[in-house]
Amino acid sequence: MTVLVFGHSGQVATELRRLAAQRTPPVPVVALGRARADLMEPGACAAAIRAHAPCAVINAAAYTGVDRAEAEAPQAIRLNAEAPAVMARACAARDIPFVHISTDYVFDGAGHAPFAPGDPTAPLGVYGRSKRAGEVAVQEIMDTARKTGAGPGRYAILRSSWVFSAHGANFVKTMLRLSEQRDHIRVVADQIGGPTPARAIAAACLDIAGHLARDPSAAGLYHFSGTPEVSWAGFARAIFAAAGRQVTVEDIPSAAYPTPAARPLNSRLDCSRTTQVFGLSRPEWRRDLTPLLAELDLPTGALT
Ligand SMILES: NC(=O)C1=CN([C@@H]2O[C@H](COP(=O)(O)OP(=O)(O)OC[C@H]3O[C@@H](n4cnc5c(N)ncnc54)[C@H](OP(=O)(O)O)[C@@H]3O)[C@@H](O)[C@H]2O)C=CC1
Ligand SMILES: Cc1cn([C@H]2C[C@H](O)[C@@H](COP(=O)(O)OP(=O)(O)O[C@H]3O[C@@H](C)C(=O)[C@@H](O)[C@H]3O)O2)c(=O)[nH]c1=O
Ligand SMILES: [Mg+2]
Repeated sequence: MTVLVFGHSGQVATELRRLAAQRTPPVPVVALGRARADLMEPGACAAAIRAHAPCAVINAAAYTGVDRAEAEAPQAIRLNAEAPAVMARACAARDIPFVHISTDYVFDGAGHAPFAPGDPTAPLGVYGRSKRAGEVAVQEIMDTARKTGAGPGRYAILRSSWVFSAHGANFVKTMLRLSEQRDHIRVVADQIGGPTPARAIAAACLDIAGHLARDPSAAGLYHFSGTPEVSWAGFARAIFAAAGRQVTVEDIPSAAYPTPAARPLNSRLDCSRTTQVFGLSRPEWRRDLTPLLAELDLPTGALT
């Protein structure tokens, strides 16, 4: 039976398609980009779930423009909150496992301790608020299904952070592009988080969907981010080292890099529950840099 993925050309959706094809036996996947299911019309999601009758649904589609969202709140809310709610309702009614991806940006980033899934949220911007609204909607719908006996409410919300891959827009590709134009780049050093390969998120989503199909008691909110934690500046240095680029990275505070949306200073996620329940260990992001450069057809440096 088919796994239905919302999103087609995004970072995680692309890796889901690739990974599913590589599994033995291959996992049949239908991935719907916006041309085939426009999340701005959430009804399209329900129609797609009805039409494909999948064995699992993975939502890898979202409004991910953090700064742009500040000026486009209605669109961000439609994509990140209303569409996932419609998906959750359709899945709950048919007892289809539903995996939804969320973000570290639901937190305000106070303190230095890793955030656990149950910690209070306090998003700093529209993107984070819209993603949090999506989490709340999915949880309420699934909890109601369970309480009313309508179904077991098989769902997982997987919060990740700082996603990168060879596809789509991400910090790694931005840094590589900038290094073609400059030999000195200023990067914030006071925001700390776990860069996460999209490939690892895709693998986690497939594993979690399978687990939920067997065991609905695993339903809930989970964290999954790469290790070790690093600042954006430290991440930039690692990218340039892997690519053998002679670029100096200057550490700057967030205040020296003003953006429409504020970012959390502390994006550390406590992923221990994900390891306990699903046996998934945190991906070591450094390992993915060299294969990513190869995928982009770029030379690699001597340091990797
Ligand atoms: N990027 C990051 O750093 C992080 C991302 N996340 C979360 O991970 C998930 C995946 O993110 P990522 O892979 O980076 O996303 P991308 O920004 O790479 O891709 C966005 C995806 O959303 C789809 N999409 C956008 N608008 C619409 C629309 N109107 N209708 C239907 N589909 C639409 C795109 O469709 P199409 O295929 O047609 O282009 C694409 O597949 C999201 O939930 C995101 O919030 C969490 C933490 C960090
Ligand atoms: C390009 C650039 C960025 N920065 C800073 C800005 C910002 O604080 C940080 C990262 O910039 P980006 O715009 O790539 O990152 P951003 O879009 O905020 O990335 C976020 O995307 C969403 C979707 C998520 O869910 C988050 O987990 C996170 O990955 O680096 C610099 O300091 N110097 C630079 O030259
Ligand atoms: Mg961005």
